[in-house]
Amino acid sequence: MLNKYARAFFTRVLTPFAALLIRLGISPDAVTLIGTGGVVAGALIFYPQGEFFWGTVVITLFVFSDLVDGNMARQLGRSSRWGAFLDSTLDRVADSAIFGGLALWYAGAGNSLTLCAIAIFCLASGQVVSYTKARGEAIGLPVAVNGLVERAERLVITLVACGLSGLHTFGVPGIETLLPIALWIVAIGSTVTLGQRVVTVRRESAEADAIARGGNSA
Ligand SMILES: CCCCCCCC/C=C\CCCCCCCC(=O)OC[C@H](COP(=O)(O)O[C@@H]1[C@H](O)[C@H](OP(=O)(O)O)[C@@H](O)[C@H](O)[C@H]1O)OC(=O)CCCCCCC/C=C\CCCCCCCC
Ligand SMILES: Nc1ccn([C@@H]2O[C@H](COP(=O)(O)O)[C@@H](O)[C@H]2O)c(=O)n1
Ligand SMILES: [Mg+2]
Ligand SMILES: [Mg+2]
Repeated sequence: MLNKYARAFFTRVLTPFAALLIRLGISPDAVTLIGTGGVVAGALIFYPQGEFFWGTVVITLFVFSDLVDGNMARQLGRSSRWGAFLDSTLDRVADSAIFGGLALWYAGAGNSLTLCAIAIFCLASGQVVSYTKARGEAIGLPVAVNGLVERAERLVITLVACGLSGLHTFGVPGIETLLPIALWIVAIGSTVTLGQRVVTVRRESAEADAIARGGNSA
């Protein structure tokens, strides 16, 4: 949903910045790599220590590179298969660091094996949700469904909750409960999304196989 409705807005807002980076001679691939590096560093340095506010500030500064790199490639007329591969592959790395950092916190000083398990579930289910689309498309299906909780939703729900939970360090009482709630929402939402995508791929592959069999017997 965010991908559908918020992307146009962010494209408008980020286009001048993307144009500036192009004028400075920076490539889309460099933005993809530096952005991912920043997200990974922010997540793995701050989150395992329970520094949710500053971790989220650092991650937020870098995560928008994922919208800037494609914007730059399009402005340059240089959108490429390699760029699409690099972008999607490094998305998986960034997501692993965010949920891995949260799992490390709960496995250590955060002291909750249940929430550690939920964070790991969010990590794994998010990767599988993305894989369903990539694999379905690789076998020639349209995979005409995005589902309830896409990557943008997973990130926004988690990062908003992390940033707000971090205000606990500054004395805001009770706000840290937002993060566990967000993790449960992402875990359940990702499971529903996985179901939606699997059902769609099952239907599309049955239709494609029926057409192929009909074509062969004719
Ligand atoms: C006092 C308060 C303290 C608060 C501290 C700071 C809080 C900041 C909080 C949040 C900011 C969150 C910003 C997150 C932005 C994420 C943007 C982003 O990177 O989206 C990426 C997404 C996908 O792009 P791609 O096409 O490159 O990716 C494809 C996709 O990932 C597929 O995944 P799948 O869906 O299948 O799982 C893959 O299959 C495919 O491989 C991959 O290529 O881009 C978009 O979706 C575009 C829309 C972005 C919408 C961003 C909305 C940000 C909205 C609100 C931020 C509001 C913050 C308000 C904080 C308020 C707190 C009080
Ligand atoms: N280094 C890159 C990154 C991206 N692309 C192209 O942009 C598409 C993704 O667009 P986003 O707005 O979601 O970033 C991607 O599929 C590529 O076509 C690129 O060429 N090089
Ligand atoms: Mg991108
Ligand atoms: Mg991306």
